[in-house]
Amino acid sequence: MLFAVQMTVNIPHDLDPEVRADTVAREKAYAQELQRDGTWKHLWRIAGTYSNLSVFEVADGDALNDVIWGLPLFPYMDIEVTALARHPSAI
Ligand SMILES: O=C(O)C[C@H]1C=CC(=O)O1
Repeated sequence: MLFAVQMTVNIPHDLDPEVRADTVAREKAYAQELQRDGTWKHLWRIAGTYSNLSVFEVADGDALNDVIWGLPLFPYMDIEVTALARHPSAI
């Protein structure tokens, strides 16, 4: 199944800078691992924001939930999930 996911990051300004840097680095490694294995098919920055628009290919909603809960930045994110179906006019 394909899911479009919008993630908006809101890291508290008073978060320890070392914790922030470590969390962002772990997020990058996690995102790149999932892109390499084909799970995270698109990762786009929404211009001018600290948000991204992503497309994931996973078996089902439970698998997507596991991926999302595994995001190191998950505690600092607002997340919107949209299930995708094939458009009949798509070629
Ligand atoms: O920067 C973001 O949009 C948040 C997150 C998603 C991938 C990544 O490396 O960080």
